[in-house]
Amino acid sequence: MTAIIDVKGFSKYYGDYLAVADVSFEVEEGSSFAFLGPNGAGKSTTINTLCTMIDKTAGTLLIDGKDVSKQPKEVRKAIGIVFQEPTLDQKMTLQENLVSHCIFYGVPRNEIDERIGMLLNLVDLVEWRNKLVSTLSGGMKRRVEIVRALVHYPKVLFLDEPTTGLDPQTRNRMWEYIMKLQKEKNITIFLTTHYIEEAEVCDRVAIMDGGKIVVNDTPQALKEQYTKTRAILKVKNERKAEILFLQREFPYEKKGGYFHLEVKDLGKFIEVIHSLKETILDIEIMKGNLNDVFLEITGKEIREGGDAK
Ligand SMILES: Nc1ncnc2c1ncn2[C@@H]1O[C@H](COP(=O)(O)OP(=O)(O)OP(=O)(O)O)[C@@H](O)[C@H]1O
Repeated sequence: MTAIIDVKGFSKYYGDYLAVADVSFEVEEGSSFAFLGPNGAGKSTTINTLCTMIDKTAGTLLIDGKDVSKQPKEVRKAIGIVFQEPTLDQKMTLQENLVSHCIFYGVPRNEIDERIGMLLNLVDLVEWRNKLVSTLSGGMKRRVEIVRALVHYPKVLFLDEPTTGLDPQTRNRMWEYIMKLQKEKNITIFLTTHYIEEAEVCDRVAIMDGGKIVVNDTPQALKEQYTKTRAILKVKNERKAEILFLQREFPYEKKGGYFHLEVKDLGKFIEVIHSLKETILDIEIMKGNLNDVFLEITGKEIREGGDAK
């Protein structure tokens, strides 16, 4: 793998307080990486250091082979950032906002218009090009922020809770745009989010807690390792089901007319279901999700639209 982000032995003290403790990780070029953690875990400290906004205490942080402490200008050219707080100038048009960003980043003048047009087209905003930013909806402004973060053709896009505060429909569309841009431009996505479904679709998920990265793996591997599959079922003949569960060693609980059980061995569970097929009234099998992984690891829940508490 080619590591576009390469962090080794990164630590950060604020005075005497160790906020990030000897953290190492890599992010593969062209992949999407979700960075999760409860409040105070050290996520912002890590992202702000990678984005050259604060300096490390120890370690080496490289983006596209460039050292964030020693080559901050080169690193800034290699990254795009979309933060939660909107930073577009409301009194300027989309075009004016984007052109001033291009000039700041040294995009060749003869390429500016074409790049802006192409990216606005990807996020369905071409016809808004010469409108004032203040006339756009919240979701549209966030799309313009993504265009702005990409118009200097960065290799890594940092998205810090990019969809917080947007309605579910707009969130889904935003995410479609981000994925499309990622594929077309082979951009690496580094995402923080409180929406578990956004982390689920990333190639890898790292969970930080207490200044350390506790796990870093694919969502599938994390779910396999840290969650349980559960089933609930309702049957006509409860006695028959109880006998079968005891015989086949399925510990169960009965709540509100439903049997609740853990499915450790799927093959064995399917056999049980098969034996009960005449009597089953209702059944649901639930796999653990990343929220369960997060809860298992940190003892806290990622709350939708809010901070993990
Ligand atoms: N400038 C600062 N001075 C002193 N302590 C700080 C400073 N910035 C952060 N901290 C502390 O460092 C720890 C890590 O903070 P950080 O903001 O990186 O966490 P986080 O995971 O981003 O949390 P959140 O989700 O709340 O933003 C916290 O205990 C925080 O109080």
